[in-house]
Amino acid sequence: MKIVEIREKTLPISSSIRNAYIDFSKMTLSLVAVITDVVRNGKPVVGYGFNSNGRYGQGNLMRERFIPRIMAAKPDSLLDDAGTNLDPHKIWDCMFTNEKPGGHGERSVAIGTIDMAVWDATAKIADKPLFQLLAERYGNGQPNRKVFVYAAGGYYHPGQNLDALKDEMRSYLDRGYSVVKKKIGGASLDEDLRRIDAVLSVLQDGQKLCVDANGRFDMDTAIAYAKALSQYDLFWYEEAGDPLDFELQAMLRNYYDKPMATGENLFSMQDARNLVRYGGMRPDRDWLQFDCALSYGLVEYLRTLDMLHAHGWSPNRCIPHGGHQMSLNIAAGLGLGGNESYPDLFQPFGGFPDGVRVENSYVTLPDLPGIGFEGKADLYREMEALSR
Ligand SMILES: O=C([O-])CC(=O)C(=O)O
Ligand SMILES: [Mg+2]
Repeated sequence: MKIVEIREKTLPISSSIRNAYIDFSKMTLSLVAVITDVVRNGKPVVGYGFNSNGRYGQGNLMRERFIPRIMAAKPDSLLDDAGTNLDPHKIWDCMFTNEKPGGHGERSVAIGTIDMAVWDATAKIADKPLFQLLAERYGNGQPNRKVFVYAAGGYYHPGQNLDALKDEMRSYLDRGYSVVKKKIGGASLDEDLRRIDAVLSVLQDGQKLCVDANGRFDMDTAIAYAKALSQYDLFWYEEAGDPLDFELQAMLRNYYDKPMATGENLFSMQDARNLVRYGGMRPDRDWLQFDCALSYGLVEYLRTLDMLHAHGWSPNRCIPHGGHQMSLNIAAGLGLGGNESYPDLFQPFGGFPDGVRVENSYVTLPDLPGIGFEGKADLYREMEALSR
């Protein structure tokens, strides 16, 4: 068996929203199809992947370096020892040939996106949901198909007033979420506090709010927000300062003793390890948001989970960024604490298979081979169009 072709395409996921750092008016992503010569139900097995919002399409890197390396490799060198399935670890090593360490940049997004498609194909060839395969290979054998999800939104929309923000949040609660997220740092502290008060006014007992500064703040601003946010009982205070400013993150714990979250813009095990070593994050309350689709894929995420284990962190402190089904599978297979979800954004990417409902902020993953993209009709239409 072998990979016969890898296709990629850049697609728009643009919208008029902005966070504290960027707007999404020109946002794109890469969609990838890994086409194999394995036939199931009369059709070749195809694995699909895409990168999360925020880093744009990565077609050039894929076309110039990573796809040619895979296609030039001896097909048998990319298979497991039995020769009956792809080996995602060997394919990852092949993509990383002649790449120097460090300076991870966005090569990690290109590799992570192809890696997602490789895992989808691998699980389909094994004829299992990816969460099942992961639990058997790397977990305790028993997936937990019920996964915590929270609704990310609360962006700065042109012309959205506080009533419209409340309506947006109510609509997430009505759809079964009990944790919601809104942006901060794209307005003055006073205005952000008014926005927070507005959202809190629609939350009932047991429902909570996360706030996300998208790395906007310098030390003084991060501390001023920490002090002001301490009056609330927030689910978390996310990405206050620059993603690589571990000293800022470590300092903040002196001003904010409630949960904080960060890590979505750390793109390697080594960068994640630096956060854990130097960022003052607390394994008893803080959250880690590394997103495999942006950070060299699941092969690398497995290394990150091993690193976390060695540093006394449970996988259940990880709630990845990105809102895609890949992280849902990792959560169900390997015991992560949950996954992000964008109920109204970046569609048709992300989200859940059709018919999956959110109840008390949990979803239950259905029994679909691979990552489960075939269960989401609008997404699968885009995927099939690429592989046809
Ligand atoms: O607005 C973004 O770039 C996405 C983000 O930070 C998140 O989902 O946490
Ligand atoms: Mg974020």
